[in-house]
Amino acid sequence: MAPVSLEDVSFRYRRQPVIERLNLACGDGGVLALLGPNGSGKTTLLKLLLGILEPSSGRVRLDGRDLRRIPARERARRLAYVPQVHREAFGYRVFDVVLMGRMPHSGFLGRYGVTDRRLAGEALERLGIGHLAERPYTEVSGGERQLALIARALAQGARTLVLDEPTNGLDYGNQQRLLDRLARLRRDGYSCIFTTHHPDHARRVADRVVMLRRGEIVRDGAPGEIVTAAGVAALYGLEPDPAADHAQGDARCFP
Ligand SMILES: Nc1ncnc2c1ncn2[C@@H]1O[C@H](COP(=O)(O)OP(=O)(O)OP(=O)(O)O)[C@@H](O)[C@H]1O
Repeated sequence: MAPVSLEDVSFRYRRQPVIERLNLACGDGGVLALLGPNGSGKTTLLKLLLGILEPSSGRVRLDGRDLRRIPARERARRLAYVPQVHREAFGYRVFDVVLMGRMPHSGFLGRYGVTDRRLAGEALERLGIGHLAERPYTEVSGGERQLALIARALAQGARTLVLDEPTNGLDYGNQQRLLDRLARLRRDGYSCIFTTHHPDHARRVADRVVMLRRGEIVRDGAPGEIVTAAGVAALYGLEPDPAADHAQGDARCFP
């Protein structure tokens, strides 16, 4: 587990302020979902947590240590980033994409050893995609690519996974399977932080939901308490539908 905290963090892209004096402690277990409208700063926040971006002011700590003082390889062994699915330009095998997760552990000249290959194979099996190992990454489906990227994060050895819209572009069945995988990782003791545009996904799998609006945390709490019709309507600037919470029991919270 890798507890990460943002302390009074502000961030701007050139002149545009995106995050203002934000405080957040996470990564210490369970699943945290980050919800917010387009452009509210979700991806920026993830990149700050990972040290991909540096705060304009304030501090990010990993296990109490200033993130900037922790070498990139060590950081990568604690925190793994699962980016949005993308097409690699080269036709690496799925296995090779997962093996890349071992880079922070690889020795001199970055050679992979037997243990690296074994761990990459185990990560593929754990995600249920061992049969895809030899297939070109460019030729598997979006859902399978997403699972391969999660397998890469597991191979990396990090116990805290940071996932940017992991269900984006997946069909309904693959979205549900992906959420099941997150729930299983949680049961196995991993900590997951993910962004989503689906309040239902947050409600289904998260222990904690953080709602972000214009770079500020507007709500932070248990999904059952804050991912309600009123909470979601306020976050996205919609008219609340008082019937929605009751329409389908606990399964849905908005139309
Ligand atoms: N590289 C960049 N340079 C300049 N501005 C950027 C850059 N990346 C993001 N922004 C701006 O920062 C703000 C927050 O963007 P960010 O991608 O963090 O939001 P988001 O909540 O993840 O959005 P979405 O849900 O649409 O993916 C937006 O106004 C965006 O236009």
